[in-house]
Amino acid sequence: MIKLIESETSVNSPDTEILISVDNVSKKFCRDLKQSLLYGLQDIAAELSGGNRKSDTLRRKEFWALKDVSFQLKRGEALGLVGSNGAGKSTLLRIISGLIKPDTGRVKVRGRLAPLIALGAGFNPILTGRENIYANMSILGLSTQKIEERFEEVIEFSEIGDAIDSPVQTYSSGMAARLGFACAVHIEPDILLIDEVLAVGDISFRMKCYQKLAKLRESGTAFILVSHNPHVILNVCENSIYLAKGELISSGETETVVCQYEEDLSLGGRDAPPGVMILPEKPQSLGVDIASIYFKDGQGKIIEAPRCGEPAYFCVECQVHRPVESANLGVLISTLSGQNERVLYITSASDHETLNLLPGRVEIQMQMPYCCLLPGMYNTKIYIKEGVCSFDIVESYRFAVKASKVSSKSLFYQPRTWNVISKEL
Ligand SMILES: Nc1ncnc2c1ncn2[C@@H]1O[C@H](COP(=O)(O)OP(=O)(O)OP(=O)(O)O)[C@@H](O)[C@H]1O
Repeated sequence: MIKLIESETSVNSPDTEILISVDNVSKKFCRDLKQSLLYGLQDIAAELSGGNRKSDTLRRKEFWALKDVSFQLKRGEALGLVGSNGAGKSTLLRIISGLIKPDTGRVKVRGRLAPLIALGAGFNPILTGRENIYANMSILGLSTQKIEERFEEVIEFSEIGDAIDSPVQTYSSGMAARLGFACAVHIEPDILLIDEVLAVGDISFRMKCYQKLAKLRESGTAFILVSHNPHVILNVCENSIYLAKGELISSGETETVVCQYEEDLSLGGRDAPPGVMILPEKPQSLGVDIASIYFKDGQGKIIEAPRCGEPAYFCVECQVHRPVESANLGVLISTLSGQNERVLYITSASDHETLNLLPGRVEIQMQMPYCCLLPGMYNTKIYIKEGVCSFDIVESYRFAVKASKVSSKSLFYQPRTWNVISKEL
């Protein structure tokens, strides 16, 4: 579970703030096991005979799991890693942690690294939790005295209770994850690699983990967090990278990167009709997940785009996992072209509406007697929360507003009716 990268892999950069530097890393795999073993033997033979193995070309049945990926991680930085299944996220973390070698490119790591990249990996299943804590922390170079000093804290943090003296093979996946996380954070690493392992804990434990991560960051720990849930990444990481089919599609501010990821996901949603955004199911729900977003016309029929000046319903379909008495839906609409100006910010709470959500599938409708937006393209950020507890966020629902008879070349649409009143003189 935890591995200390010694100083031979240290970054020789004058910028000591860079803890990880990944330069043009590529990794190929072979889907055929027999073929893969044969290639393995050929590569060993080539290395022993001093020959050059062709690392940069694909052989039969091979594919690139990672292709020319480069990025850096700085001290105290929280970097999100997003991408759909098979994008290469775990492969990248395994390369950084030294578990596998890249075929081309270089990875340099500076400082103590704690990879939390597989549930329970690194624990000896027949040893008790207590024995495993000692084993893991001493592999990381902590003296027996230091382990003893932190031992009670690790047990308390993991909330394992009496099970600490039972063999780890009797633990549930959630218990193993808790113990793994507790060990990793209590060695005070320079870098933490977290691959979805937080997905298995319950909500309160996850919150505790995020609080602990925030504290570690204050003291300089950097981490890379992999999650299929953009909401988690948005809350925790200011910068992110997005991988698709092994290639780095974008990197930078999390909001921008997540926008692109979500956009690609919704474009890839096979059954999504135009104007409808369907979100993938989340492996780690915080209670309410946004499932899809769309507009309906005044008759309740799903439409590709609302028309300026005509009635419409803005609909957010949610999967509700537990009853929520007063949910607050926020809708922030910006123009897509030009300056991305905010044109409308609506929340159900500011309208004094308490949305009562019962478990199951629900459709939250915001009824618009008239769509006041002018014809054009818009980007919408939608969130759902209760008080300060945030359930889900979608950064980039894009939609068009179509022109209609009532729209004009004005800055906004004014709903109106006309009358002529006869006056008696
Ligand atoms: N040892 C291996 N041998 C062959 N193929 C592999 C091996 N490890 C990973 N792959 C393949 O490499 C690709 C990238 O896998 P990886 O596990 O890195 O994806 P991921 O982004 O972590 O996916 P997920 O979100 O589902 O965990 C996938 O197509 C996977 O099947």
